Amino acid sequence: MAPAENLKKRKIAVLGARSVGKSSLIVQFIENQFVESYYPTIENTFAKSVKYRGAEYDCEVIDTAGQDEFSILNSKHAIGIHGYVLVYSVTSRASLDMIQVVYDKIIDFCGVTDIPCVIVGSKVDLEHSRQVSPAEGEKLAQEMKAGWVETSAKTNLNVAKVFELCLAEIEKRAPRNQTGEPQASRCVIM
Ligand SMILES: Nc1nc2c(ncn2[C@@H]2O[C@H](COP(=O)(O)OP(=O)(O)OP(=O)(O)O)[C@@H](O)[C@H]2O)c(=O)[nH]1
Repeated sequence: MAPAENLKKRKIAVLGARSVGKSSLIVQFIENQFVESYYPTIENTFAKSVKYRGAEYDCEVIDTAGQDEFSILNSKHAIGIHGYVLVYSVTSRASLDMIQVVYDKIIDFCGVTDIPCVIVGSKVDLEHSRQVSPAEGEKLAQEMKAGWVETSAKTNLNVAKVFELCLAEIEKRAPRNQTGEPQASRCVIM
């Protein structure tokens, strides 16, 4: 049995196509600021304590490099991860398509049928450049049995909600996660 304090540690990986606003979403959540300039991410880890349903969760948020159809899923982004935030930009249809690609790679890697996951449509402040309707984003999330929300890191719209929804998706599957260990990191001896 894992020590009680480990039960509230949650590792969340944020994935999606390049430049969709993954880092901006995380930096707004952790540091309450928005940076207009673009610096491609290699990898970054952030920590924040989040209160959800009266309990304090120690969240480790992993910011990843943008993915494309050819990138190989880094095992660090599958093993030991409790929940996923998959980000597309509402201004890019191609980035929505990338969600399915990344999702399938995680499912394949972990050998599971579904994962605790939130699909995020970012950059809603750029309404004039919208290419993906809310209904399309929500439909994809339903197919994946995932949470869904549209955000703006620029105006701080729904940013905290992303991580609350992710904790909700993780806790929904609580029987699997009661030991504090996500499914893909367990070893079963037959
Ligand atoms: N208008 C607007 N711009 C945004 C928003 N979020 C991010 N951006 C801009 O989009 C660009 C890319 O943002 P990043 O957060 O670096 O994107 P990323 O997904 O982390 O990029 P990679 O590290 O390459 O994968 C930056 O110029 C941001 O300022 C948003 O909510 N609204």
